[in-house]
Amino acid sequence: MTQSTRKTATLLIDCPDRKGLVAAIINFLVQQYDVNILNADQHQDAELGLFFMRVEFATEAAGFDELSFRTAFQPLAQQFQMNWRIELADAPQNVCLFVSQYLHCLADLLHRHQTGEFHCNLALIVSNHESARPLAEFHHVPFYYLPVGRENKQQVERQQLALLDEHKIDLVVLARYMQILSPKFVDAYPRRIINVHHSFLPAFTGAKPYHAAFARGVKLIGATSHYVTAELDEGPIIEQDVARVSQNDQLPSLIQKGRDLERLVLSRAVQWHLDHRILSYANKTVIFA
Ligand SMILES: Nc1nc2c(c(=O)[nH]1)N[C@@H](CN(C=O)c1ccc(C(=O)N[C@@H](CCC(=O)O)C(=O)O)cc1)CN2
Repeated sequence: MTQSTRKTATLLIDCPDRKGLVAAIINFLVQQYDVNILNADQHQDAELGLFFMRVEFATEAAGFDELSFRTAFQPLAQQFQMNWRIELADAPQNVCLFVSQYLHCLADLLHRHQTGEFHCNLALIVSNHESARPLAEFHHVPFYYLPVGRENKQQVERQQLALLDEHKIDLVVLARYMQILSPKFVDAYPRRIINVHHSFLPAFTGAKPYHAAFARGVKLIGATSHYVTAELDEGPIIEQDVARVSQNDQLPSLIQKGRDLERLVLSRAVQWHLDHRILSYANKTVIFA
């Protein structure tokens, strides 16, 4: 397959489970587009009777594009009551990073992008604090300082949404952004806002989970990345990790250990989202990592 006309794409499907689904999907791809299957993975949720599949493929078929694929695949999708999407690998996603006063996750994401780990366009950084400006300038990413207070929260969100629209943002990443987003904001980017919460959810929701965990005398701390929904810290979990703590850990060392976890779980979530490895359903996710 010559590189010039070769296109790669990812097909993501969920539908009621039944026999013959894998064969029907693969046969369609081979017969319609003479594909080379690069990666295929599937999962069944026995309790809900659901089937999930992710197929990464390459094709040299003339006229292969998103619209022609949608038209051709729709009859099969209808036959099996599929929810599905096709993601072409040609255009990098536009990503906006939101941050408040703690910069460790932002710094990690910027470094991973700079070293080529993230294949995306880091279009802008938005913050309600000035502290991230030097880091944004070092990485040559446009920085917008929009201070938020109770009295101007709605107006600031309008400005934020206008910036996201102007930059044609595909994904918003809350890298320790400490403002609760309104339902209006969240509805504008369904399953396209990723947050890192600094606890092992559902434990210790809210603004100060490390303080609550320390007061509780936990022996494990955690971090969770999740899609953002209107319900605070309730969105579909994407990744979690934990670390041991003991009576020798006062609050500062507990927070420091937690920061390493936050960086890990957030970067995994961003990478998996950019690679179209996450399927979300019933407030859960299937991760094809
Ligand atoms: N709609 C949602 N917005 C946000 C979510 C979410 O799940 N749904 N996650 C938070 C992040 N977060 C914990 O991870 C969090 C951030 C902020 C607060 C909070 O109480 N903020 C106060 C202001 C605090 C301050 O000014 O320092 C507030 O917004 O009134 C709780 C949890 C990001 N947004």
